[in-house]
Amino acid sequence: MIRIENLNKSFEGNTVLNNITTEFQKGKTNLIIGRSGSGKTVLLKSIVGLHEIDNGSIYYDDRNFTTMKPSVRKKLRQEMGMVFQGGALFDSLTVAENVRFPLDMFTEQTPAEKARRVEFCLDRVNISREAHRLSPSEISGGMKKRVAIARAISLNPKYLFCDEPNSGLDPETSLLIDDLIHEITVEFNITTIINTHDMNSVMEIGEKILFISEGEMCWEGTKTEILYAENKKLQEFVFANPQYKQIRDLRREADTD
Ligand SMILES: Nc1ncnc2c1ncn2[C@@H]1O[C@H](COP(=O)(O)OP(=O)(O)OP(=O)(O)O)[C@@H](O)[C@H]1O
Repeated sequence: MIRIENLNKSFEGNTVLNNITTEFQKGKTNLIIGRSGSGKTVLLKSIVGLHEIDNGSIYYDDRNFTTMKPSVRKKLRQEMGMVFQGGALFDSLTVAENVRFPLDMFTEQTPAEKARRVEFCLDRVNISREAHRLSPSEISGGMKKRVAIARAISLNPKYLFCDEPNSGLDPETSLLIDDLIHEITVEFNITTIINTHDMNSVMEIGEKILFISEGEMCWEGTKTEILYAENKKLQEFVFANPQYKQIRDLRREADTD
């Protein structure tokens, strides 16, 4: 579980996040949504400690991340897996070496143990054995995301952060990646937080959705609650697209039958 209390963040006097208080549950896919520039990335980076916050608190389970000594923070970072936009894989390494990288950096495992863990993670995300030897530049966008997820889970994280995991993917591949992130979250009981623009993700895996508007928390709820939400800003954002408005209306009708 990750809990945020009264978080504020500004850059040179410009407030970007204003008094955010929320909680992200373990074993659930928690989504942060909002317009471009609303503060999603700054929030995610603040949670993982890539931005220092102005004030407020961030708790990882019962551990106060904000007041933690740098050495303790560094250790906690090893419990975090991250899937960045674009995958952030090294083209100079093979797919398998990319997944082994965190194990080389942070563990004392033997080469055989590392090889077993790499195979487990790549098998888990359905990357074929033949692809283990390829470079990330030789595989598709969807496969790159899978490899990035495999690398993110290599250290068996308690917390998983994904910044726009579907960017650049076609809708079908996006659904597969969403399903994979959701399955892994449940299977390994991870607290997962995902920044997304993708309304398909909201409708499919939004077990908790936090909607931010201009740096303020505007609404939170589940993928079912969003269908009935009265919040005007949220409705304008999510249901501006006629396709989603139609889905909402159909689901509402089905619920009343
Ligand atoms: N390092 C920084 N210095 C100054 N301002 C910043 C910095 N990073 C972000 N901002 C500002 O914070 C605001 C929120 O940006 P952020 O990247 O969090 O938006 P976002 O919701 O993630 O947008 P997008 O969906 O386009 O990625 C923007 O106005 C941005 O210009």
